[in-house]
Amino acid sequence: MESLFGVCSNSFLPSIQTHKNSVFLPSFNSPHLPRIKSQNWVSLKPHNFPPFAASKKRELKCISSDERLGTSVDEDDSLKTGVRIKNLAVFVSGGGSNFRAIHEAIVRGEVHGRFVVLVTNKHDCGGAEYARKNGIPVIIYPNTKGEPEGLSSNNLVAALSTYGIDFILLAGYLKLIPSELIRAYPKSILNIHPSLLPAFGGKGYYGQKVHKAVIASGARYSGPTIHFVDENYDTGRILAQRIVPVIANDTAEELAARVLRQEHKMYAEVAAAICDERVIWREDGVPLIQSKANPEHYS
Ligand SMILES: Nc1nc2c(c(=O)[nH]1)N[C@@H](CN(C=O)c1ccc(C(=O)N[C@@H](CCC(=O)O)C(=O)O)cc1)CN2
Ligand SMILES: NCC(=O)N[C@@H]1O[C@H](COP(=O)([O-])[O-])[C@@H](O)[C@H]1O
Repeated sequence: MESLFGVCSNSFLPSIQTHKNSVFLPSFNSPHLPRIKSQNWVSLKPHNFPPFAASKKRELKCISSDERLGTSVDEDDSLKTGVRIKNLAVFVSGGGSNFRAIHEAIVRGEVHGRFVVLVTNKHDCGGAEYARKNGIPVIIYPNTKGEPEGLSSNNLVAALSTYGIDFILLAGYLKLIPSELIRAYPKSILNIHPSLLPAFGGKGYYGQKVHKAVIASGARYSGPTIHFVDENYDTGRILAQRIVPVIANDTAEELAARVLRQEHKMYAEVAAAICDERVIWREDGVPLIQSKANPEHYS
């Protein structure tokens, strides 16, 4: 049977003739295809339709990779589990490796979300370039001499309100998130920090500076922390941490690389949990993650 493959994604792909009669189509520019705003690969198969040669107008059934993986996404983006695919915003300042790791987990079908917008204070950073290549809109914040196109805090909140965002993920973003945005997205903004908070956090602690301080302290362990964002740097409720050993003669670069590998894994798992609505708040205000494998377990 002839089969068509396309990407229902924020990425805009040109039509590509692949092997016999298989064609990649831009999912939402083609007149024949329903618009599905998913970031999953889609297998578009002729669904009991006449052979292509016999019909000019071809209607196709759009089957997401989730369906191939045993879950299905229907028109309103709800999974078989009844949980809606979540709209994610990401904030970056540099290479965006955490952003890429989560995006790759989305494409693999492990995270039931989609990135709808990226915000950065550096219009030409690696994270912004990756977003543009994947058809994800880029917003500059804040407005500075170096970034005259940047938005003010109020205009940022207004701009983001048009994307139907469920969660905001900070991933190597180095500017203070304004209180206007925190009020607009309560318990919905997460940040990843490369040390075991509250140790080695706060103003002045970012990037390699964190790992240099850890090594200078003689600490035997470090590791990433994911926390909810409040008005101050790194003081929000901690959601997840991982332990990473500090080796006797570690350089800051070696420790940074070891921690970063765990960041990528942990942030993808936390993103999956928030999109699956598996984060709950204990009565004393502590957020917990419900295990996907064993729903009776929380961590
Ligand atoms: N309201 C909040 N905003 C941000 C938080 C937060 O917890 N609450 N987290 C940071 C990320 N971060 C640590 O995880 C962090 C980033 C930057 C700094 C810092 O000292 N920045 C310098 C400026 C650096 C630069 O412009 O290159 C500074 O403010 O002087 C500390 C911690 C993201 N935003
Ligand atoms: N205090 C904030 C901070 O230091 N964040 C750190 O910046 C790096 C960004 O990497 P990435 O841009 O490749 O994701 C990551 O290690 C992240 O934990």
